[in-house]
Amino acid sequence: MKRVKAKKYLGQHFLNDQHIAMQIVEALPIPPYKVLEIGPGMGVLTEHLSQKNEIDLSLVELDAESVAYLTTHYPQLSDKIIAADFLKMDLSLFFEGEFSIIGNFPYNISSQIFFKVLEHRDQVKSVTGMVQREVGRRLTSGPGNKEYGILSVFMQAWYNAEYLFTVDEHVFSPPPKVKSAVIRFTRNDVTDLGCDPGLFHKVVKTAFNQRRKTMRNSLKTFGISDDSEDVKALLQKRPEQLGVEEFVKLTNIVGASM
Ligand SMILES: C[S@@+](CC[C@H](N)C(=O)[O-])C[C@H]1O[C@@H](n2cnc3c(N)ncnc32)[C@H](O)[C@@H]1O
Repeated sequence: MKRVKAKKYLGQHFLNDQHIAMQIVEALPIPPYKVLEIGPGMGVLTEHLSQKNEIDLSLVELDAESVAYLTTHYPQLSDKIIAADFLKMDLSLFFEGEFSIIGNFPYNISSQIFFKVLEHRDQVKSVTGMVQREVGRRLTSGPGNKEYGILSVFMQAWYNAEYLFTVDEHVFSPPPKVKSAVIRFTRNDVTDLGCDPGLFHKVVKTAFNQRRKTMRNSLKTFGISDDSEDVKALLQKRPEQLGVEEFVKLTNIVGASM
């Protein structure tokens, strides 16, 4: 069967390097044994995943041509190939209990994939895969880093983040314009952040939407009444200087002032 013709609008850049594919699959933390691969394309990761007998593998692929290719090459997986848009999939319908995600993700929707993971964090135990290098840095960097932002705080509130390695453009066909990164998130033990999660989201978003401002200025609209030394010190900082715990503290301060 012919190779799939790469479609730009689907973020298709096919990995040609078997060694890198194997490294990504080996980075997958198991258990859990249920694994969902997002965007298998022509199956460069699927090939290695399907050799792991302990894994119950499902694939979700939006491109009909790739689905046809996979069905021909992996007939044993044909009832595990979901021809769908991952972003629109009802995960609780497909998977009972916990599972892990793996993939060389379509770069045009990688942030949306991680926002969906956060929504389903009770089910998603880990995420291993490739994203644009800048996104990889952003998602895994900590406070004090210029790449640190909203999604870094949200992901790191619930997952341990690791930047595993950088991947060059030339191992893809067609090559993307930028380098890529393999990252891994493993859910931590936190079940309760220690503050209202909705308000936490609001505080983090408000802060990073005005990232040059101190917290005192960006959180003005919330009318913080606490003036203790502790709180003053927190409010003098800029969002990129604050870790998850400090955002939790701020959220509780905001909550108490409302
Ligand atoms: C960067 S390519 C990776 C392909 C293959 N895994 C590889 O490494 O060569 C991204 C893949 O995601 C698929 N894709 C794009 N948007 C998708 C979506 N919303 N849901 C599921 N798959 C999607 C593309 O068709 C493509 O096969």
